Amino acid sequence: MADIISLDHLSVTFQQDKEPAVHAVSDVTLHVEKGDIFGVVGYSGAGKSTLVRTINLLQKPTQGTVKVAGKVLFADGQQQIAKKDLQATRRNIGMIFQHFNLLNENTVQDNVIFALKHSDLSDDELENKSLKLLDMVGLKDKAQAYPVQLSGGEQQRVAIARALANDPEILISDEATSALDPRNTNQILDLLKDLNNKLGLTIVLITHEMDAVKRVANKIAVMQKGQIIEQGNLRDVYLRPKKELTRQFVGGSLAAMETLKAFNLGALAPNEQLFQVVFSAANVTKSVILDLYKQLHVDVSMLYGNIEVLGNEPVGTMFILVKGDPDQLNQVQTLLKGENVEVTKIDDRGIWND
Ligand SMILES: Nc1ncnc2c1ncn2[C@@H]1O[C@H](COP(=O)(O)OP(=O)(O)OP(=O)(O)O)[C@@H](O)[C@H]1O
Repeated sequence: MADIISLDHLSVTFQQDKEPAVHAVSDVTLHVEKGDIFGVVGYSGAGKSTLVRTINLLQKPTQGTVKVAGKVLFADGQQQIAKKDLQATRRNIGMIFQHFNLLNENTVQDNVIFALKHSDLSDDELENKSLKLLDMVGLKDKAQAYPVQLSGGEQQRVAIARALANDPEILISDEATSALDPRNTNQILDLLKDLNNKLGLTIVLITHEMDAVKRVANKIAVMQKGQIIEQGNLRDVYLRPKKELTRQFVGGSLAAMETLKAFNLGALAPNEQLFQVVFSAANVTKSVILDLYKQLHVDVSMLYGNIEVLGNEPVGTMFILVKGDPDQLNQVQTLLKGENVEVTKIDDRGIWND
């Protein structure tokens, strides 16, 4: 798939007189493909909001290139498109926020219509379009209610309907579930996933909650001190985090790490080898351990096993200790790879080395 958002070598520095410069974003390169749900995670102050605000030039970069839907918006230190074109591009990028930002004195329906005020739709068309959008987020029957009469989750649904009013290709969600309880959080995330499927909507999801990313994203970038320290497919980064901060976010794998720490790698005998085995629990139904035993006649003990749901896919992770002669150990990876299982040798250089 082609990139719909390309940020290349992007930096944002805030300089207020006499204060030291704040390098909110430093040399970040991030490419989002059409149809991605791209999670950007990091602690508060990491630079996530500043980074995504450059996508529609709400924040002008200090350096770097911003390209959205085939148009270069910013390069060589300056804006590259006319003001009018920038407005059109901004309409192609919906945004939702933690605090919904609804107009409390307007009805739900008028909040949605507000986003269409520049359009040349007739009153009837505005009425129909706004109801269609509210229907899409499951709130058609609340069209005449006021935001204060709605729950947090419902208010965020209105904000989503409003963000989609101009039929954008991209939706930026900046901590949109951070103020919601777990049930509402999951419902909003599922709605975003649904919109991604049905409309092909590309979503950039900024959050400090790894669970949100795990539930819906296919790609992830981890930010720390203005930099992206790790990025890639969710499954790869989640299951084999390379940086310490990523490991902290990937809480699910921490149990595995702790288990392995307790196991003294230095004490492995010459005829022993540790492997990390990762597989789609939906596709791989036979026992990997039994198969190794039957086909290679090696001894296999499982040190850790777990199944996580990533996106919609149940993904199994195991750490297995295999005992055999060098020839047998060499065949373990070949055999498992042939069975659609990803296998990584773990040696005394470290658990997470590929
Ligand atoms: N307009 C500004 N002027 C000066 N400094 C700023 C400005 N906006 C952001 N910063 C600083 O840039 C850094 C990154 O902030 P940013 O809001 O992008 O982080 P974040 O990861 O989104 O955190 P949070 O989730 O708390 O919003 C912080 O140190 C922040 O104080």
